[in-house]
Amino acid sequence: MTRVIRMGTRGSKLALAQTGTVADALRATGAEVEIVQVTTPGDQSSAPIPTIGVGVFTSALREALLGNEVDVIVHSYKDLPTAPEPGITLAAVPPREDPRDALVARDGLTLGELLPGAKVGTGSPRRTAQLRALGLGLEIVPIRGNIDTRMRKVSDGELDAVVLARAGLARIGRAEAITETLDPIQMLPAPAQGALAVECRTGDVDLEQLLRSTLDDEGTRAAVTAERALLAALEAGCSAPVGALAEIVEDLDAEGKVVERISLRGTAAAEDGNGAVDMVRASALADKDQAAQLGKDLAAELLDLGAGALSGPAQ
Ligand SMILES: NCc1[nH]cc(CCC(=O)O)c1CC(=O)O
Repeated sequence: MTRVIRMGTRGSKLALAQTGTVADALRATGAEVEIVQVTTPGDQSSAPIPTIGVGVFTSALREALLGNEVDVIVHSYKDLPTAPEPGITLAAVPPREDPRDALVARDGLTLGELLPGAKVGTGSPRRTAQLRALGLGLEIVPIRGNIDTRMRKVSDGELDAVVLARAGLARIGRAEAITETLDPIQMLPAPAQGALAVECRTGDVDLEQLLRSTLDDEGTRAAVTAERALLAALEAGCSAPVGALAEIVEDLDAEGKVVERISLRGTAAAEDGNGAVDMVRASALADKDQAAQLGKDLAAELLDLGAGALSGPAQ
């Protein structure tokens, strides 16, 4: 008897696209896959994310998984709380999309071409803090809603620009609207941005094995492990102003042999002494099997630089 794999997903365009990619990869192995839509409180509320909590998009999906209504769920990895969920296993982390943030501005404008007072929409405290730190005099306007809703505020003329994840735009086929991809030196993405997390029930071993062998990418897993370890050590949720980007890079070992290592950059909000919010930044390099320790160490360095004081979800 062949088993039908039930995949639970939210109904948003992004969620359907992400689940669809994983479904296609599974079908290519000969598996039979069925898509089941699950509605989450996050889809029904238009309140700012920091007030409704980081797990708002993920907990209903996880309940459906634990309740045996579905067998596999796919999350935007950056939306997952850092604490592991009992009974649920992270079966696979597929190859990551471009993790960078992107500007979608009117008239093809780039960040540097926006004038002081220009209205830039974002609901993310991380993007807000980093935009402010650039000192461009931009007016940051809090917004929410799905990707299309946010982009419409630019085409309607209500905003001059919005900042969104490049990966989300690419997944729903709107990457052509991007007017500038932001350099991580100016704008570090959210930890795990652009990556997916594929979960199944703990103990569903055959399925876990199929998901891992079909989808998992070792380099992405190492990078995301470092970024999330940094986030966890700063005890901040996804809405807190913390940015991190890990990359697998080539380096030379003591004998001059080329080895792969992991490079991590991080940023977090700190108080500048006058009560204003500032961003502190740090970077470090480690062996690829030291990803979690690298994240912890870099978090400690950011804390030494004054990070943390303001990095609660209420920011
Ligand atoms: N918090 C919303 C969210 N969760 C995942 C993505 C995009 C895809 C990704 O970052 O992996 C987005 C939209 C955005 O930040 O622009």
